[in-house]
Formats: sequence, C-alpha cells, structure tokens
Amino acid sequence: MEIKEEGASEEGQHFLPTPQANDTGDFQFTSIQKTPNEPQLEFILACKDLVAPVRDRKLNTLVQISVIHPAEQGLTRYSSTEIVEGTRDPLFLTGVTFPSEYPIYEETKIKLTVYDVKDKSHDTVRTSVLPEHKDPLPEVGRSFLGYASFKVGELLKSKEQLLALSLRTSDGGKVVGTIEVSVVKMGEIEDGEADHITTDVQGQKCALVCECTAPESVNGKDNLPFLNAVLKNPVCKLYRFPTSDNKWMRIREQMSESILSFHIPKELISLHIKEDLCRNQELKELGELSPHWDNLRKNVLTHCDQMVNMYQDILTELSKETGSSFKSSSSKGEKTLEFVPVNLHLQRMHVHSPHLKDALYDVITVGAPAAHFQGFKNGGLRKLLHRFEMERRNTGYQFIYYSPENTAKAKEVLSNINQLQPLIATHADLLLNSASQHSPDSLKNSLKMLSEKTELFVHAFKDQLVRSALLALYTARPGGVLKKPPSPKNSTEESCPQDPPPPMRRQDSIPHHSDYDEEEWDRVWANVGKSLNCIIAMVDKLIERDGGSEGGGDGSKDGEEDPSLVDSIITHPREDWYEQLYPLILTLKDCMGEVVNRAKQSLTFVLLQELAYSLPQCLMLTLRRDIVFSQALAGLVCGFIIKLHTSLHDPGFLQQLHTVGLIVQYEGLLSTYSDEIGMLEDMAVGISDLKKVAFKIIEAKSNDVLPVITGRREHYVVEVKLPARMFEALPLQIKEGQLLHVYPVLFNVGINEQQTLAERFGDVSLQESINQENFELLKEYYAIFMEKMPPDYISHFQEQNDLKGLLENLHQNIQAKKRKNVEIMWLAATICRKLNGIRFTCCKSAKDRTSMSVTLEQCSILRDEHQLHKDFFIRALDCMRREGCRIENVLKNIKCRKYAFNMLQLLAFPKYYRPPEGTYGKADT
Ligand SMILES: O=P(O)(O)O[C@H]1[C@H](O)[C@@H](O)[C@H](O)[C@H](O)[C@@H]1OP(=O)(O)O
Repeated sequence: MEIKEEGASEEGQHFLPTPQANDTGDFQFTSIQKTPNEPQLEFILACKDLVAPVRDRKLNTLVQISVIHPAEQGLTRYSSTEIVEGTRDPLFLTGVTFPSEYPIYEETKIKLTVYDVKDKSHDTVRTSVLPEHKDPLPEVGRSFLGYASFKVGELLKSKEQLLALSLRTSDGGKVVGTIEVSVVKMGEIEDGEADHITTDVQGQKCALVCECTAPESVNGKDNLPFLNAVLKNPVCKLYRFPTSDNKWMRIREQMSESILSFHIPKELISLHIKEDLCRNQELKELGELSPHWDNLRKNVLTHCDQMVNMYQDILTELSKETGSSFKSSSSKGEKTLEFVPVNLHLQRMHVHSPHLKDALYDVITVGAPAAHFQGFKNGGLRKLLHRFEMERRNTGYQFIYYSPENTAKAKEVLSNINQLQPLIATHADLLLNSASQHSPDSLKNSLKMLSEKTELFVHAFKDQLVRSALLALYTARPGGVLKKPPSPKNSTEESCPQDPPPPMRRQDSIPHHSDYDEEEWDRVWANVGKSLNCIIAMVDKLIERDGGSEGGGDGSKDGEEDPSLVDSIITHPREDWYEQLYPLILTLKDCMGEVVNRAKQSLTFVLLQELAYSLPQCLMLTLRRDIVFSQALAGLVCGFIIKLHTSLHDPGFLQQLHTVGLIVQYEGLLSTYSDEIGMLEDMAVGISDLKKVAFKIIEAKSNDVLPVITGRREHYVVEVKLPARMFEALPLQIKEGQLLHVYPVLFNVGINEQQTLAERFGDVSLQESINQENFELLKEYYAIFMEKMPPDYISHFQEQNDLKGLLENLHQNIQAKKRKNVEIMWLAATICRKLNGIRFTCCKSAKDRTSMSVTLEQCSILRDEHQLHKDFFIRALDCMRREGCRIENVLKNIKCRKYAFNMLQLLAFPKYYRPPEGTYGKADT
C-alpha cells in the first residue's frame, strides 16, 4: 500500500473517544488481546547502520511514529522519539505506547519515519494543528532519511515480538539502514533475556542489559475501572532509561483529565444556592424590626437575591457542559467557567526497575486556584479579607461587630438547628409509633435515639453568642430600644454614638441590660431538657408497669422531670402507651419550636450584621472565595479519590487515613510580582479553606460513582463511593462513616523572571510568610502522625525515613531567605511523599512552569529511588520534556507544541527548570 500522508493531524494522542473509536463501520478488525485498562501495545525503537546523506556528517536522528487506521487511508502522526545525537546506531529512550482506549487493531499499520535533525531549535517548534487533507508542511531544520512500516499483527506474531525492518528512501528504493521494533511489557518477566546493546550517548559507550523483575501490583489493577470513571482522555508515554548498574528501567508516564473538574463545581454551586436561599428566607422571617434595621434588611435581601440569581445562571451554564472534563489555560478568564479549575490533570509515573518493586508516583497538576475573571487589581483573597475585616471592625456605627469566628459560629448553630429539628421530630414520631405497637424493645430504642439527638440539640445552644444575639435582636425590635445605654467596656465602645440608629457595639461581647429578662431564654431552653426527661420517665414507668422485668432506667434523669405532669398521666386508667406519650411528645415539640424560633432569629440577626456592612463588596468577596474554593476542592477530591484507589491495599495507609488524616501538599511556582501576587493570595486562602472539608467513604449502590457533597460554607463532607467488594475490605471505622480529615499545606517558590524582579525591586514577604506559616502546619501534622500511629508502625517508619531531619532541613531553607530556593519545593514534596500524602503542583496555568517542575521531580525520583544512571539524568529530563505527556499538555491548552518561554525568561530560571532547545518559544497563550 502506498503510504500517502493525508489528513495528517498534529502529533499527539488525541484520539476519538471510545464509542466512536470502535465504530469501524462495515469492517471487522481483529482486536489486540489485552489486560483490561493496560496499554494495548508498547514498543521501543533502535536504528542500525544509518546512512548519512552527506558522507562524514554526524547524524542526529529521531523517529516519527504515524498510524494508518485500517478503515482509512489517512495517516495520523502519533508520537516521536527524542533526538539521539552523533550516532548511526541510535537507541531511543522514548518508546511508543497505545493506551487501552486507542482504536488499534492487528490490521492497523504503523509507519516509522527517520529524520536527521540539523537544527534542534527548529525541531518540534511546529505550529498548531496541520490543515486537514494536506501534505504536512516541509519540516524546517530536519531532513528525511528513510521510512519503514509494519502491521501491528505482524509485530505481535513475530518471533520474540521483535521486527528488524529495512529503512528505505521515499521512492521505496535504496536501503538506508535498519530499524528494530521490539514489544515491551511493563512488569513482565523476560526470562533469561539479556539483550546487550551498546549505545553511544554523548560520546560514552554504555553496555545496557534489558532485564525485568517479577511484576508487582502497584496500582491494584482491579480498582482501575472505578478510577477510570473519573479519569478521562489519558495520554501515555513510554521510556526506558539505564540504571547505574547498566540495566534498563521502564517508565510509563500518564496524564489524564478528570470529570471532577466540572462535577465538583456543579455540586458546590447547588449547595451555595441552597444555603443562600435558606439564609434569605431566614432574613425574611426575622420578624418586625425597627426602621433602621428593616431598611438594612431590605437592602441586604435585594443584593442577596441578585447573588442567588447569579449562582443559578452560572449553574445553568455549567450544566450545559455535560461530559466536559477539561478547562484550558486559555479559558481561565471566562466568566461562566470561573468555578472550574484550570488545566487539572493527574500526572502519573509508573516505574518498573530491576530488583525493585514497581512504583507509582502521582502529582495532581492544576492552575493555581484563583479568581481570574474578577482580576487582581486590588490583590487576592488573603489581602482583601484582611482589609475587609479591619474596616468592618473600625467602621461600626451602623452595625454590631461580630468577629469572623462568631459569625462562623452563628452559621454553624443555625445549620445544626436546621438539621436537628427535623431529625428530632422524626425520632419523636418513631417513638409514638413504637408506643402504638406496644413494643418495649422498639420503644427503648426509639427513646435512645430521641434522647441522643435532643441532647445534641440542647448542647448546640450552650453558647454565649446566642444570648448576646438575643439581646441585640431585642434592642433592634420596634420599641426594644434600651432605656439605659450599655456601660462601655472599652474605648471603642465609648466612641460610639448613642442616638438612633440604635446603639452600636463594636466589640464582640454580650450586651447587658437590666430591663431585658435574660433568664427567660434559660427557661425556654431548659424546657426542652425537662420535657425530654418527662418522656424518659414515662417510658420507664410504662415498661415497668407492663410487668416487664426488663424495664430499665430509674425513672428520672437528674431528677428534673415534672412530677405532677408524670403522675397525672400515669394514673390514667387506660394503659394505651400512645395516648400516654402523645401529650409529652407534643410538649417537647412545642418547647423545641420555641427555642428554634428564638435562636434562629437571633443568629440570623448576627448574619445580617456581616452582610449589611459594605454591600455589595461583602457579597463579591464571598463569591470570590467560593470560586477559589471550588477550584481547590475539585483538585482535592480528584487527588483524594486517586490516592484512595491506589492505596486501598495498604493497611498502614488506611489506618493513617482514619486515625490521623492525610497531608495534602501544594507546590506553588507563582511569583510575588504583579498579578501573580493576587493569584498567590487567592490560592493561599483557597488551600487553607480546604481544612473545612472532610471525606466519608460510602458503599456505591449503583453505577453512579461520582462523589456527593453535603454541608455548607463552613463545613463540607464529600462522600466518596466504593463498590461493595472494596468497601467491605475497609477498616470498621471507615465503614462506619468516620469523617476523614485533610491537612492542606502550601509552599511557594517563584522561579521566573518576574520573581527576579520581585527579589530585586519588589517584595517577597508574602511568599516568606506563607512558607513559614505552612511549615508550622506541616510540623503539627507530623506531630499528630507520630502520636496517633501505632508504635510498631512508627518504629519501622523511623527506620526507613528521617522525617525529623527533612523537616529541620526544610525549616533551615525557609529561614535562609535564599533567592529562588527550589530546595524548599523538593524537601516539601519529599516529606509529603514519605508521609503518604497527596501531591499537587501549581503555577498560573499548570502548563509551562508546572511541566518543568513535575518532569524534574520525576527524574529526581528516578535518580534517588530507582538508580537512574547519573549520565542519563539530563537526557531523561529532556526526553520527558520534549516528547512526554507535558508537551501534550501544552498542545492541549494552546494548540501549539511550545512551552511559552523565551530565551531571556529562561536565563532567569533555575538551571534544571529550563526546557530543551527547540521546545519553547513565542506561543499565543
Ligand atoms: O503555565 P504557566 O507557567 O503559568 O504559563 C505562563 C508562562 O510561564 C509564561 O512564560 C508565559 O508568558 C505565560 O504567561 C504563561 O501563562 P498563560 O496562562 O498565559 O499560559
């Protein structure tokens, strides 16, 4: 078959989604036998005896791999190897891998084209997607040497799954060398196979032996189908690198996007809408207020209603994006996508090295959570929130100042009331139900549940805040003006004007007034407890009188029941349990209703104070915080689910998960200059807000495995579903629904030319304080880890890891205030990995700087943990940056295969963060 390059698309694994890909029309093709979720085909390449077009010219070669699908004539560029310099017998470290989703069959033809690269600066600097049905543009800086092609079936059925093919010139005539294609299988024993290859690498002769050790299950392959439900569009790359003892290790790099990028924001926005609608309703139900407060409330409600409408619009827009799983860097400023994280991916490295266990290293890469649409002119959340709070504290002549902690407390109590009241009502009804069935056991059980919930309810009000809010609300009612002004407690109070609008209190304390009957609240509140005690006493007596020897309890609780009420009822002639209990339950419900009514109104009044100050600025700040949090949460949930699935078989991890919680470490590469200061300020708050999130693992009851979020702004619970088989194997505490906590930490080191400016002429204090604060958090986590994990685990852990030393080293580096001290990032990442944590790397777009950092991290791990041959460190780094997943990430974002750096910028970068020649340049980002 004549191979004609038509319809060539830009290199890269951007294949059709599975359903389309399998749609081969009338044709029947032979599928490749494969292990589920494993790549279908992986091979490596080497050339021999290449003939240079000009005699004595040293060859610098690369192989371009293209695919001809059996149903089509067109040829699709698939991937490339790296350039191997100065040899006629190049052995390529970058291999080829076809992931399980790729539409490849035994009939699929693979074309291998060998090029001689004359000018590296031009190579791979090709712009965007080539036009359809056109021959590819002539390659600048490289010349064609020869090509060979084969059918996948031929390779698979060949002896030892190895083909040696002649490379021919374009007219198909002259042989210009040989190309060897050999199938590799990650993790498979190649019994006694020793392939002595000599390669000429940068003038060095290096004898290499291909050898693999026994497979080790590193990723719990059976978990993958579930994981694949959240991960989408994987891009896979394969490499082989020599170890220090001249053996091969194999590395599979994988990058996948996640549908959680859109799912989590949608879940979260729905919750915000629910929460805000409920708050707006509570504001409306605040009752009659004096004109000053009433006007404020009307104003607040107008703005709050507008805000809810805006959230609803955003949700509607996002809901149109069904099936989306990726927001590109170029969309980061789009209003409708504000809640969606930028360029979120799982970046995974699977290492299979001789004599060592297979290992997986995961990093979540994502654009720094930040409100790009709102912009950074006035800074980011860290500064804005601080400024807002200071101003609010100092300009209170129209409002009562409640600290952020008290405002949060008010929201928490309100939320508890809203949850507990219906729950208690349900348990009360269940108790009546048990009574009507005359079932002592069921009665006792129902009573137990009712008592537990009622005690929680009563406990929720044991807070001074409710008392102070009740008094404040009393004074805000028409005619509720205090006759005597409250005695000032400090100079701030003294400076408050006393005439209407009503007296203002700018301190966070309980207002007191002699005319106000504070004890009334105590009575209302205590009545709930008393009526519960009556129910308990009644149940005990009913069971006892029923003659049941099992009738437990002493008939009273703290002797607080109302004896007259109980006596009057137990002397009732009919022993109808329902009738006996019914009036008591009614009393309980009434008492509770009274408490709820008063507490809700007073706490809503607290919320009104926060909202009323500086509208609409306050609401815009909430929106900004919601946006940043949503992006951060999408990344976190993705990281958590991946970590859970890959570590399910590790009992130590599971124990850590429920006894300590997980560390989540963010590496930030933002500069403390210009707009990126605001991004870093947003990011710092977004990450810190993740402390409010807890996870809960539940059993999946259907095929819908997507996580569900419950809660409100101050506290969210993310329910992660596991299929029954996996769920059953979990520790009891997790199965019982124990909340699993996360400890987010952020370390930032700016690395680009902007950071140079910040260091010379600007300010790096933001980065310094973030690193210092987060170091303290990391230390705290370590202390809890050491305290809570069992002693035998800790002694083994300490033998393996010098965490104390690493922490000390990190501390010294943070204190050292060295410029662009990237050691901080390496140490923080190492500590996180050793503590079984979740790793994140972020820059503005997670595209360029992030790509440099994750590839450096991958190669450093290969060097430190897998004995990567030291002479191959830079080559491995260049392979990953030139032809690896990250250049595909750039292409995916900006439709151009160039890291967006220029030469001048790169001079300012730390040495190992500079990409290889030819892979960067001016790109329209
Ligand atoms: O992925 P990033 O490193 O945030 O991309 C930057 C790049 O570092 C910088 O050199 C370039 O000028 C652009 O600003 C890139 O950001 P984009 O968000 O525009 O992709």
